[in-house]
Amino acid sequence: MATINNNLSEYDKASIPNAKDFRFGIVVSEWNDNITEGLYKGAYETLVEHNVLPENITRWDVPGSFELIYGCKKMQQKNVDAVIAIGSVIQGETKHFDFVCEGVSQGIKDLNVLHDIPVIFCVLTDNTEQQGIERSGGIHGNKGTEAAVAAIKMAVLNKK
Ligand SMILES: Nc1c(NC[C@H](O)[C@H](O)[C@H](O)CO)[nH]c(=O)[nH]c1=O
Ligand SMILES: CC(=O)[C@@H](O)COP(=O)(O)O
Repeated sequence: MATINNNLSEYDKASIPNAKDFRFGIVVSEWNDNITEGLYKGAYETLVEHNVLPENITRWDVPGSFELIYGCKKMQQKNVDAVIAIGSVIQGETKHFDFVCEGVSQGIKDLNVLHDIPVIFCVLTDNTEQQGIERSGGIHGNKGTEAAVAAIKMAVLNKK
């Protein structure tokens, strides 16, 4: 279902496990920070809403979405139960968008395969800045909220 028909911030809060004992790493790209900061806010607030202690949330910043791969790989080595990769890639004039998006998605997939700490893909890949604004706390909700919920669920699964 497309985001326009499925608000990213709407979910059954009662269905989410208590996350007070979990530790999370969040790696944030500095490109398009008007969007990535909104995604981070949504993710951070959602983790705290589900009882994650602020001191158990570690944030690192990287220059761009392509560097999320290396940053998340290093974060996986820290004492965390899940990692959230936050980025915003916006189509420009060239094919660079295609290579950044493909590289980041494949790289984060590889991290989930190669290491035993889940990495959540919270990277917007938008045609326009407005689409990113609408999905980082705008009319379509916040993909950061969605990512935090996924991170909690995957941290629980990793304990089974
Ligand atoms: N155009 C965008 C970029 N480009 C930069 C790359 O992510 C990378 O930092 C650079 O190629 C050096 O390795 N990054 C974004 O996150 N969003 C963009 O729209
Ligand atoms: C995703 C990008 O790297 C892109 O925004 C850069 O813009 P351009 O393709 O016009 O160089």
